[in-house]
Amino acid sequence: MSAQGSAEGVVVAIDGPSGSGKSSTAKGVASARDLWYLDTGAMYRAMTWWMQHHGVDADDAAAVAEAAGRPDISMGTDPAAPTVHVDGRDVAREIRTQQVTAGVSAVSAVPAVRERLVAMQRETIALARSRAAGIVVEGRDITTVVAPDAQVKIYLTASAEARAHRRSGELSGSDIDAVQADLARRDLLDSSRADSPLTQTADALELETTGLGLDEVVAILLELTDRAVAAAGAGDRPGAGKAVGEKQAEGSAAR
Ligand SMILES: Nc1ncnc2c1ncn2[C@@H]1O[C@H](COP(=O)(O)OP(=O)(O)OP(=O)(O)O)[C@@H](O)[C@H]1O
Ligand SMILES: Nc1ccn([C@H]2C[C@H](O)[C@@H](COP(=O)(O)O)O2)c(=O)n1
Repeated sequence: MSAQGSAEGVVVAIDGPSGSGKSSTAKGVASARDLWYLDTGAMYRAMTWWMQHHGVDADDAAAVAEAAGRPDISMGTDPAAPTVHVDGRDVAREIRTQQVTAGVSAVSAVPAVRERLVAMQRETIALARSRAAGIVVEGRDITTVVAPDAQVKIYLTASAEARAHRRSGELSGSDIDAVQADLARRDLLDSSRADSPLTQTADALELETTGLGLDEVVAILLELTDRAVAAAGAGDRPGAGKAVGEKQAEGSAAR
């Protein structure tokens, strides 16, 4: 069944550990159904990049908390070309460096950081819905904290070995054991922090993807999304009937 053009206001929330396929799957679903896409991990990375760029020690929680309100972070939500800007600078590549990856779990554990970014994420979801658009949001606390009322809630997993293999395929010359150790380190930090840890709620569907290709995972989520859209019916979504988002939206989201 195709819901192309009729998925106004649907929210698809995806959580899971590092390398489980959240970003690739979310982009595939959003592109196929003309939905917005929000990579919340990129927002925590952008915050971390700013801290490091301004000499704030990522492990100094008090200093990070004090500076958390300063970076101007702007996310592009087009799944075909998602963008990340900090203070007007395109940081899409810089936020993927090993230095940022090493610091991001510490920065994202600071409550002031989460408070600010969760508020931005909710604003982006509200903006999408006010423009009669649906949105796919992925991260660690989307099903639990950011959008617990999402119509589709997925917890994506894959074995540690599969995730390390997938990741090392992206990093030329990488040592698979080192990649797996880094994923395990981040998973532990992200699932053991006090504030909004990575957890699976009872109402999120666990999708174990170790033996599945990306196309198969996207197909499963498309079916779930289409079912949720059909179940919601046509007339009861906030913002239905308004214009779908222009290329550049106000606030944190650029489409
Ligand atoms: N089902 C799949 N089968 C094979 N490879 C996959 C699958 N899903 C994703 N991949 C690949 O695994 C790698 C990691 O995927 P992706 O970046 O989407 O994961 P992620 O959960 O968003 O990771 P992170 O949380 O670290 O950002 C990518 O190279 C992607 O193409
Ligand atoms: N909703 C989120 C999303 C991400 N984080 C933190 C934890 C991750 O290690 C880091 C980077 O995310 P990735 O780019 O690997 O998806 O950001 C979080 O705390 N909450």
